[in-house]
Amino acid sequence: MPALSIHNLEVRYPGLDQPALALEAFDVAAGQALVVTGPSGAGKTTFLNAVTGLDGRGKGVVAWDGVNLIGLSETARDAWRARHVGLVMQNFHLFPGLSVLENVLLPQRLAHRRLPAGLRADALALLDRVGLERPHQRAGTLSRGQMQRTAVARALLRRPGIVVADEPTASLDPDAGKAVADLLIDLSTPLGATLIVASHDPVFLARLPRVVTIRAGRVGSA
Ligand SMILES: Nc1ncnc2c1ncn2[C@@H]1O[C@H](COP(=O)(O)OP(=O)(O)OP(=O)(O)O)[C@@H](O)[C@H]1O
Repeated sequence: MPALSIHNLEVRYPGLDQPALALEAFDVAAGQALVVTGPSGAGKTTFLNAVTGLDGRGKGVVAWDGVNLIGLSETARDAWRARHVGLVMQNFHLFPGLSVLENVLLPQRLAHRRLPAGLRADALALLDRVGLERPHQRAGTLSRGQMQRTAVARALLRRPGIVVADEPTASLDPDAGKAVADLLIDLSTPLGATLIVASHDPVFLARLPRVVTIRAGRVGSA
């Protein structure tokens, strides 16, 4: 599983005097699970965007097993992310007109001309595991908790080495949020994945072994 090593990272946005993120040295061991927390505007999303290569604008080193995302083109970052990262976002990013199963398979349909053998069966098994009993239901008709379960299944289908989630339970009611948080941890752990979650959710804060607090773009341990 990939380990993360950040050195002298600075991310600036136009119009801000101070960097939105400034990290001299920050490491995540292979297979470690951590929650990133901190006040609104502190830089949590900026951090996740840097470590997933969604945003390559920073200066410095954001290296996963020696691959510095900052030095890569957007196309190369996209390809690296598709291979290594399972992403879960606050607002699900599902296609409402597609079925649950098709949403889970869509990234693989886009990445391969033919769906790799066994993937459909894997997706169905994963949907069963996350408690979605109607794989052919249109995603637009799901409850919000079910939508996020679908997104979790989509993120984990290819057994990524890195799982990153940005406020995955923030738009869910407490019961649905707890179920999603538990699922994300319970399904990532057996993969041995390096897990990074930005959240204030007490489930993540209680269950993940490392808590990192970002304040005004700087990191400390809570
Ligand atoms: N594209 C951008 N252009 C200009 N400023 C930005 C941009 N994106 C983020 N910022 C600013 O950078 C700072 C950090 O933003 P970021 O979204 O990383 O915070 P956050 O901790 O994720 O906040 P929240 O918890 O509210 O989502 C904020 O001051 C924000 O206004």
